[in-house]
Amino acid sequence: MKKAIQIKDQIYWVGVQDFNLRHFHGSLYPIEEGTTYNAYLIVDEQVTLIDTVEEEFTPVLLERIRSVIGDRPVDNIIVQHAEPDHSGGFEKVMQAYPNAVPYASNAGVQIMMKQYFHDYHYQKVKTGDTLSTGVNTLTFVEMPLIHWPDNMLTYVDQAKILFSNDAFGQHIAGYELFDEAYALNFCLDKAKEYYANIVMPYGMQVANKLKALKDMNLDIDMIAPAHGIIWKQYINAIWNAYEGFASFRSEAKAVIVYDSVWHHTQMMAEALAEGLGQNGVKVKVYKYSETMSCIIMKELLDAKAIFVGSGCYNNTMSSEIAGFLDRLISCKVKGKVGLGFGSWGWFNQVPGRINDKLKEAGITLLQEGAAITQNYTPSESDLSVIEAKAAEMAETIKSL
Ligand SMILES: Cc1cc2nc3c(=O)[nH]c(=O)nc-3n(C[C@H](O)[C@H](O)[C@H](O)COP(=O)(O)O)c2cc1C
Repeated sequence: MKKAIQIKDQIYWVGVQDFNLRHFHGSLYPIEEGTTYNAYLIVDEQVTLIDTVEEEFTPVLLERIRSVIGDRPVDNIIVQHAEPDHSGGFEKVMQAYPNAVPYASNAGVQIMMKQYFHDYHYQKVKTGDTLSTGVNTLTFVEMPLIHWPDNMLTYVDQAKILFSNDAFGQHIAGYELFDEAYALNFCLDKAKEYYANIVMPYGMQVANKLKALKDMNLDIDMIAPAHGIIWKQYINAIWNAYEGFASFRSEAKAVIVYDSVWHHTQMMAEALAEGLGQNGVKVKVYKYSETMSCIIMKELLDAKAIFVGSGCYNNTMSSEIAGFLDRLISCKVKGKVGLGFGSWGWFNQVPGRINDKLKEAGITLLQEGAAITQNYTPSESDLSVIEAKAAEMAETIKSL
């Protein structure tokens, strides 16, 4: 039997672990060890459910709810986010508790109607609106575009818990619900990966919301997101990390991403790495087609420089690199420099096109935009030239 786990007086975790999930949000975000869909139950004079779970797991959610309240009904359902990993179970929960009142942001109601086609007499709430459930008062705070238009979070004053939905989430799946079960760096790394893959394009909204929340002077004992562990011991650290993520706080690090059939572009990538790495820039080198893209996105977040390379194939770059560059454009990165590179046979246009895409992504080109190109196989002396250029660029990167 699936049981709830109490996290504070009157407050229970009633979510599910999806241990087998390997692709979060389709192919966008490959993950290693599954995730959780966290739903929470506040058992007060009224019973309130915060979020639901992916539809297929709804029976587990209902079982955990009943393990606490038995035959008592759920009175309120807070729909913090309409995306199906949080709202997929909503209709089945409404069938189980037909008198429950659902609360959502204005945008949330619109999206729920578009997805489930039925008006459940939603109560629209906006920032500052409250709901008293007895001893506890819930305060709603909209956080549009972190990462959909409808996201909101809920602060419960009595329990001092910020139910943060997708903000502060990470993919850690287990029965140890609190951060203290894991090392700080592990938790921050997982949160960084989640932010980089899901939230990165919305840095401005995150920075503004963090400031607004600070101005509210909330007394916070726990931050309970919709995925992964609940922050308790490491609240200051994750808050500070989020401020860094949102402002693209970076270090003297270069991410080199490439694709290569006959290893020529790979040899160039390795020469770049040598010149940068030997001159004080931390380097991360990835052959895109053989790397989980989530790792590249994570490393990119706090890198000062990005180098993107591809051989030329039928007059164009590798389709994986083209896809990566389009994703980079969507990320609205700030304060980064970069350069394209690659090997070609009879059409030397690909590295220049990579540069165009990098510019479109808001990245300032190094070396006055002169992409590094190579006709077929780089010789030892070609590689030395690339290393020397990389050494020069290392100085620029370190000076930023
Ligand atoms: C399937 C295929 C198609 C190619 N098409 C072109 C082309 O259209 N224009 C060109 O300049 N070179 C073309 N080449 C040659 C490569 O660009 C060249 O071999 C380059 O050195 C490959 O770099 P890599 O080893 O990093 O993949 C092609 C190579 C392959 C494998």
